[in-house]
Amino acid sequence: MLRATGVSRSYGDDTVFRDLTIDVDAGEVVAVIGPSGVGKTTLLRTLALSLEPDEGRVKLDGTDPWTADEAERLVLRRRVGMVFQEASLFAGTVARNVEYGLRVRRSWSERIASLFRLSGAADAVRESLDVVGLTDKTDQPVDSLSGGEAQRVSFARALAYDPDVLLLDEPTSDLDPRNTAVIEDAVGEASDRGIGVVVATHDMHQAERVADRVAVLLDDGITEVGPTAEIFEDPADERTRKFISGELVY
Ligand SMILES: Nc1ncnc2c1ncn2[C@@H]1O[C@H](COP(=O)(O)OP(=O)(O)OP(=O)(O)O)[C@@H](O)[C@H]1O
Repeated sequence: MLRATGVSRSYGDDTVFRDLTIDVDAGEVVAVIGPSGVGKTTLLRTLALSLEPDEGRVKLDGTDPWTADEAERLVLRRRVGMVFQEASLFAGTVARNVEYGLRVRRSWSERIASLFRLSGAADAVRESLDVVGLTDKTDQPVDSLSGGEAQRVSFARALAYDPDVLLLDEPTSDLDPRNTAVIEDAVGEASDRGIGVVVATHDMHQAERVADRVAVLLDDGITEVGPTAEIFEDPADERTRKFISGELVY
């Protein structure tokens, strides 16, 4: 469904990755693992169709946003949701924050139509808060939430508008085991709904728990991508093996 083929990206003279290929299908969970600073966020922003690759192509259902006109690119972008490492919520209640995702992601015609079916929006807000176990906080101001709860609200906001693809950038890096488990269960729920999920994480155990396939990003590209068990138990690439066994320290 979402596919990047042969993509390269640099910042000035610094190449982040070169000739990288990755895809995610509907309902599939792909983990991107790699050390800090290797380019996981840059890759996710490329997949979010917000960062244009220097070379190569990114396509959503066969359409390249970078050769499409701006209006079409916006429509494609709306189908991809991203949850950042740090929850970026605005002052207001939990419900307002989750609902905001629904409003900004809709086209004008959908927004006008939605004025007549506000109950649909309320259902989407409730359902996505239910997925992250926060229905009891619906009317609470977000500045009264813990860091873990705030991150769960961010996830719910992205889930509420039912994207085709959900990109998660280190979604649990600062969270305790309980909040981590809630987010990991929510990843499973998103995939059950047919959403393709890409999770960037430096936590290999998390990748093992949630992913159908794992892509290993080392140095300036993906050394290996394959089914999770295969990557962890029998990697084909020597660098992957060293990284996974902890022999290769970054
Ligand atoms: N806007 C930018 N301008 C210049 N360099 C950048 C920019 N964004 C990222 N970089 C550099 O690109 C490289 C990859 O960064 P990126 O944030 O994609 O890595 P990461 O794997 O997500 O790291 P982390 O796990 O620590 O968040 C780093 O060396 C970073 O300093």
